[in-house]
Amino acid sequence: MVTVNNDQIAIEYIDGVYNKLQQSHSHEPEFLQAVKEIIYSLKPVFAQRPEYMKMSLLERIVEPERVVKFRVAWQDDSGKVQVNRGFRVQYSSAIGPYKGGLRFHPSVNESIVKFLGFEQIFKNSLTGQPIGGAKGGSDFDPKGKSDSEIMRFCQAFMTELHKYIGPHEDVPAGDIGVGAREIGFLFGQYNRIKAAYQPGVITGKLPRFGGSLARKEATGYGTVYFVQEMLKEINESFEGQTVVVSGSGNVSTYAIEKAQQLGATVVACSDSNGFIYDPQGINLDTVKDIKEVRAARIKEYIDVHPHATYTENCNKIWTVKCDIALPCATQNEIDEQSAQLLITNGVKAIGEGANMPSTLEAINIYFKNNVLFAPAKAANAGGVAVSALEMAQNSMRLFWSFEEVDEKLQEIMINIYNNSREAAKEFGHENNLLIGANIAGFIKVADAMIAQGVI
Ligand SMILES: NC(=O)C1=CN([C@@H]2O[C@H](COP(=O)(O)OP(=O)(O)OC[C@H]3O[C@@H](n4cnc5c(N)ncnc54)[C@H](OP(=O)(O)O)[C@@H]3O)[C@@H](O)[C@H]2O)C=CC1
Ligand SMILES: N=C(CCC(=O)O)C(=O)O
Repeated sequence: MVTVNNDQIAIEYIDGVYNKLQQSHSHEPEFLQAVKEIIYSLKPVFAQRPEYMKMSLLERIVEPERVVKFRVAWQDDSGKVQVNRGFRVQYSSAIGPYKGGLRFHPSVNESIVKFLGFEQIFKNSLTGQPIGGAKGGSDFDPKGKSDSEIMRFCQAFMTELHKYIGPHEDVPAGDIGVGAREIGFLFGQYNRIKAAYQPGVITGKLPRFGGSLARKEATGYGTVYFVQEMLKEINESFEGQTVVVSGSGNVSTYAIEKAQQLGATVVACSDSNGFIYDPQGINLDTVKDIKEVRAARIKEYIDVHPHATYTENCNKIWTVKCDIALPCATQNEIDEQSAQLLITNGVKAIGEGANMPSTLEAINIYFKNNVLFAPAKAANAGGVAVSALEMAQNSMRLFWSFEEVDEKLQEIMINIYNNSREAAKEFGHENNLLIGANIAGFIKVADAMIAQGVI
């Protein structure tokens, strides 16, 4: 008699779920990519815990609890009526209220918000905070819009979204294209509609009206803290390392800041048009002035620092030789070819500040070449972790100092690193932080789903 072992049963179970999803969601490639990366790494869990298969956990968790799609009509400065699409994917509330960012970018569609929301479930679980997974946004493009247009769009967007969110229901925050300005307009409209000041309904607020100190820095700092822990395994640190950070937005800016504080030389960063290379080290004050103050193009950096160079095509940033690469811009920005180039140029570590910045093929190249790899859902969890700390401060009507929040952030990132390493070792994939993070994040949610019945 042929005995089919547990591993075989587990892989057949995962194949069954994924093949069915592929048939019904072939038009959602980013969502399928995120699901594939996670669920196949859970094979050892299903092999060891058949009860999860019996309770159809995978079939349930890949299906969002709710997807809300809505029209957003608003008027631009010329009086023309504009129409955009709005989304909120409320993926899982097994371990807490829905929690996740809002992305305003022309590429936003249901596939994008579902990939982000699915990743968010396990990222939020890894933080140890009581927060479920969600994501939302719109295909609205903030670029080139006046403050008044952005305000009117945010008010129109929140007029619809407010029906589905709340401090105990669903708490949005920022992501690409949604910074403190947009959060302020969204928050103001919500409070106007509710006729009440409800600071816990959204995070990333300015500190002057309930935001947490260190939230702006949290994702970028947290990514560097996580990579720092990883480097300790090879008796290295950021000191003296050459670093490339893609993007020049919120995550990138503060990843650069923390890497520089730890003694690294950050030689390149980018925006969606191209990248700058400064062998003397990026002048972060100039980048902040260009991006945070003037919302201009990174190309203007070379006007201030003529020894630096600017190259059109942001993806070429990965041709720059570095010890540590921190992709902090957007999904799938490092493909197989760029990954191979990084390896050829001697990269030691990759730390994902963005969500899903490496393709599955690129990740395979990292593992084949034994490069230290800090996966996004673990490495960039600092932002949502401090969002949860903002929720805690709001509900207790307390206001912690920057140092208090930063200390909690460092502790959370070290815990995520240790829990991911321990899970990887326990389930037979020692040193594979991708598998470890997925397993550690999943088990907590899975056990909560089992305890709460078939819902
Ligand atoms: N904000 C947060 O709290 C967290 C964000 N993240 C993730 O980090 C990444 C960056 O987010 P964040 O810093 O908040 O966003 P920002 O809008 O502040 O910055 C995004 C940066 O990436 C660039 N960019 C955006 N889209 C593309 C693209 N398609 N190709 C190349 N470059 C692009 C932007 O360039 P340009 O200015 O030209 O548009 C900008 O420099 C995203 O993947 C996000 O999901 C992860 C965890 C937390
Ligand atoms: N955009 C974020 C932050 C989400 C949050 O702070 O709720 C992310 O974790 O991807």
